[in-house]
Amino acid sequence: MLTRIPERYLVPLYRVEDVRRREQASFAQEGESYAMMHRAGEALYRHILHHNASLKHLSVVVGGGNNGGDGLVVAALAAQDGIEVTVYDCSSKPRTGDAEYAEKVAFGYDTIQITRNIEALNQDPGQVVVDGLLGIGFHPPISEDLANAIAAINQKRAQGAWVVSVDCPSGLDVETGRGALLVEADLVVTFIADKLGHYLLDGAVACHQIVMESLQAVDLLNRPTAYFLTPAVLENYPPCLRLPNSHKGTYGHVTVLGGDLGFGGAAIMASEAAAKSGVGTVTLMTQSRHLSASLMRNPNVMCVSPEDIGLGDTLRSSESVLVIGPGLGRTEWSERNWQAFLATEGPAVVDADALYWLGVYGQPMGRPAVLTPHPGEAARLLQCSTADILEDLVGSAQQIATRFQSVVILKGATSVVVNQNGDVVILGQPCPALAKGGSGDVLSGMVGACLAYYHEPFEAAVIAAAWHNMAANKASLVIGQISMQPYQLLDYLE
Ligand SMILES: NC(=O)C1=CN([C@@H]2O[C@H](COP(=O)(O)OP(=O)(O)OC[C@H]3O[C@@H](n4cnc5c(N)ncnc54)[C@H](OP(=O)(O)O)[C@@H]3O)[C@@H](O)[C@H]2O)[C@@H](O)CC1
Ligand SMILES: Nc1ncnc2c1ncn2[C@@H]1O[C@H](COP(=O)(O)OP(=O)(O)O)[C@@H](O)[C@H]1O
Ligand SMILES: [K+]
Repeated sequence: MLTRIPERYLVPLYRVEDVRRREQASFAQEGESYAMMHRAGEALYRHILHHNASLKHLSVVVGGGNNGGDGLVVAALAAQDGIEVTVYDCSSKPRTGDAEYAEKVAFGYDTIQITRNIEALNQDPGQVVVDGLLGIGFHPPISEDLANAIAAINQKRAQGAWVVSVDCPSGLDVETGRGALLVEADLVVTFIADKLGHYLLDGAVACHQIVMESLQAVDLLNRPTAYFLTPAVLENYPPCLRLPNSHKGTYGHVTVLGGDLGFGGAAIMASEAAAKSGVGTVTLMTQSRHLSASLMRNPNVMCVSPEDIGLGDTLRSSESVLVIGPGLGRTEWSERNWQAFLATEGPAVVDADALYWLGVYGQPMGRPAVLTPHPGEAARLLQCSTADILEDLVGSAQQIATRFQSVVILKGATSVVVNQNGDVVILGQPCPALAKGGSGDVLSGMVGACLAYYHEPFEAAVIAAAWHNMAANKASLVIGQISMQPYQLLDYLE
């Protein structure tokens, strides 16, 4: 899929319907379903012991479905080993099927304490909590009882307990990644396949570590909905690989066009980002009053105003990359520059206000291109609400890619990168230091640089967005989440 990135760095992610289909096929092949629940409990218990070698007491919080059933299998396995177990039973009606059987086995151990009083979790001597309230059967909105149970688990964690979630953090919608109130999990042991929602929005924040246990499920070999990019891959894919026997022409040319009155910094940061990502030569085209600021800050960046030189003349070859949008604005000047852009050819990165003009003009890109909308910009491009975008990040990004015939980076705490073929890569770890104006401008310059070096827009977009996130996480550890400025991440690109 990604021409150069080996599949071992890509975690396949699936939607719930694929997981259910695989589950059902496995039950049919095995002729029963409880065996799989038992394997789920065994796998969980193994991970709990791995992280907590001297486990003495286990608190198991369970709901009424099969997710709770898995939790009850763990409770029984721990009791068998002589570990003190308290089960907090939050079911609202009698269990059925496999969960009922798991309950019968667990409740057969008279050493297991059973209570329906979730408030008591606070005083529980155990420092390891199993979250088996809700799995993939959760459908929002959450009931008050279960909301209280989730809050109790989170409170226990805030006091130092280690929380493992069964299959997914309770309260998470594993399709969308949304969760108004959800468990924050130190570890998620997920079953049969990795789920999309663990890597998006609230899910990406709530899951500190995820391991997948396939439970010997039938392999249906269907195409994953998306892949998560593991950051380790970046060791082999720098923004550009410096070769000893190279010259500036080896690393291409980027022109950044933007910076209307009041927004000069955006274009300056984008050009600085391109330069610091290793591009051979960078040109900034901006309002003439911003030129001296750029020269003072980055004398290596050539800078001109579009009133002095035509855009086509700054593009050094058909391979020159044009980054349009940072601080471009929505004035007559902006529109004139957008029109000048339309008259050029060659690879492009379309960001910020250029996405506004793209929406107004509405035509497909007609050139190799990467669009970098945040959810608000994506909503404008698709003429829907931001809430609609958040309901389906992957589908929204794909719609934009199809409509405008381009690669799309839909930005967020984790970002979704798609191409016109339906390939989807999710990447990044939440980094609140980036939640500041300027972060997107830095990204657009980096994408321009990677496009100049890697040429293939999907690959360039993935590598640039992943480096942007990883460097920001590194920088924020040193500088701090509050004071780190977006351009400072550029000093952490190697
Ligand atoms: N052998 C097997 O079957 C295997 C199963 N596996 C495991 O099963 C899990 C899926 O189990 P599941 O389908 O039973 O759904 P689950 O996530 O427990 O939720 C349903 C329960 O939650 C309740 N509920 C839902 N929404 C609610 C709300 N808003 N507010 C309040 N309550 C709400 C719902 O109540 P109801 O809607 O029926 O009133 C019902 O009681 C999966 O994640 C994995 O852990 C795997 O180990 C593989 C083997
Ligand atoms: N909490 C966060 N965690 C990780 N990345 C973030 C977070 N908030 C913002 N970002 C990243 O910062 C950038 C913000 O871009 P954008 O919203 O266009 O900002 P601006 O145009 O103001 O610079 C995106 O790359 C996004 O992925
Ligand atoms: K759970």
